[in-house]
Amino acid sequence: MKMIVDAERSPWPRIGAVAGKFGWEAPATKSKIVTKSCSDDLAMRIASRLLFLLTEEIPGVSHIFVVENHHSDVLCDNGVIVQIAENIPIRDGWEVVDAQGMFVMPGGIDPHVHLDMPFMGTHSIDDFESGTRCAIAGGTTHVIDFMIPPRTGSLLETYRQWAEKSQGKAYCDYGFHACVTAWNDKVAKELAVLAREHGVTSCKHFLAYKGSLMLAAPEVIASFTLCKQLGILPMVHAEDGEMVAHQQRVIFESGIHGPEGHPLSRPPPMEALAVRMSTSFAELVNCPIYIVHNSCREAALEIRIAQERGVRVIGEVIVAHLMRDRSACSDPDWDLAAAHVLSPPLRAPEDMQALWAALQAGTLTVTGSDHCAFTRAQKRAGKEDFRLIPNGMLGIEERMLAIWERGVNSGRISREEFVNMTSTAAARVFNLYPRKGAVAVGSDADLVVWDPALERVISARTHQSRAEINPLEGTRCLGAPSVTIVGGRLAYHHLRGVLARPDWGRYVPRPAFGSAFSLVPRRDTVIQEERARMAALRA
Ligand SMILES: NC(=O)NCCC(=O)O
Ligand SMILES: [Zn+2]
Ligand SMILES: [Zn+2]
Repeated sequence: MKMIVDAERSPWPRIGAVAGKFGWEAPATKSKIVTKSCSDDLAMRIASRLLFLLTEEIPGVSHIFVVENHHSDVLCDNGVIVQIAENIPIRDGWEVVDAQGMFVMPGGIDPHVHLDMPFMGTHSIDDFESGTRCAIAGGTTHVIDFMIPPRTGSLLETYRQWAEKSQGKAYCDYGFHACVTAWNDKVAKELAVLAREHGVTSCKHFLAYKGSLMLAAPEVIASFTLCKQLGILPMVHAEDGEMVAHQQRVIFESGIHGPEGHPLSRPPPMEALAVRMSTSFAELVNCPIYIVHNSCREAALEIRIAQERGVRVIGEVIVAHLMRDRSACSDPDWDLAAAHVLSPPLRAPEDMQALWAALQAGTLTVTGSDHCAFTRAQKRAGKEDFRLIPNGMLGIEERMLAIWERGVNSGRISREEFVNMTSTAAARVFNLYPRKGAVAVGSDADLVVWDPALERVISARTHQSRAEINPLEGTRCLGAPSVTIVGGRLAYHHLRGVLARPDWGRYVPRPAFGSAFSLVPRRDTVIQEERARMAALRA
């Protein structure tokens, strides 16, 4: 079936990662000159190396080119974009989506979700089915979920479980991050198999959650070292677990037992310290690093400092920390307060401002949801003790709506930056680009037709999540997905609801050595040369 997204008469520019199109074409032409006498095989490799250089992510620099007033049709066939041109003649049997007055963008990529995740004695309530329904209703067409093994468990067994949980149950494409929750030879071997055979090329390390997921410093360094060899992007949940455990006791023993104790027990310095530690490990090993869910000014500052030292730090921010402050944890309604318990916790209003500023400045470049929803009953496990409230807040469906409303409509970020921070940046960082994150010929036909005039009010009455409470209840968003297209098929329509089936989503393996690794070999050489110089001085 062919689908055409028709923006022919649109007064709006077609925005999106048009850079993807130029990115392919420019280096390919150049590389042909460079490699005239080489075999085709070598020419291909050089072409892709040049592409790397041209599309490299540099914090603070936007790579999105906008073709202003460009009115184009986008023709999708067999799940991919096959033509972008003006006035493509429409043939019988083609399905036409009228995008007049709207923006055609690459579907959102949410690189941080927890679906059916075993955690704190229970499982998060949204699984691949309801979680990816949330995704497409919110304009997101790709999610990356964290496979969390038990401390003594096998990474490969966990992969098999995740494959079973997701296969035939996802409304949009998806991938997995590994998680290292213990360090030994078996874990190291399995990490290599995950990367080489299953395309799992990113891996999270927890500095928090003492007694369950937390790793010690030498384990983190050992894992980073292997990740570097394998081209796996190391990720970190940066909170100092020892300090958190201490402060939780202090707050609980002071008589504070409710959800308001949660933010009090994990203040910003604990996060900043862990960010400093993680970026220092990355500098030591000379590998890139991705810090998930940065929640406060101090964490963003630490990232900036490391970036200025030359460490390739990619900073993520999640919708909860951009939209809500810690006062929500003191709500007199216990259930509502508990729905806002996540880690790192909600912060002061000034921290929210600082996170927006860090996004504007390019210190933080990727947005996720950290979707990890629980029911009222699940959260009530911590009724007498905030330390037992399952940590997590929803956000897959709300992420793009909220960022458009508070970011674009408020004048904080441009529409092009919106596309970058909700889709293209994640595609680049997690080596999905330009298959994902781009409106370009050859890219997957995962698109969102965004209507800037469509109003949506976030509510638990209408959301796709199984959670009974939506912490963003009542938020009015001007600008919403009119249509979401998954693999060239109409997956969601704002009036008709979810139209996709739960077997449309496919697992997408990701190659190792994404663009974040581009500087690693050269820097290794520079480090070696510096060491040799120092040694020579002594000799
Ligand atoms: N963020 C959170 O509170 N729950 C999900 C697990 C994690 O990302 O730390
Ligand atoms: Zn985390
Ligand atoms: Zn998370």
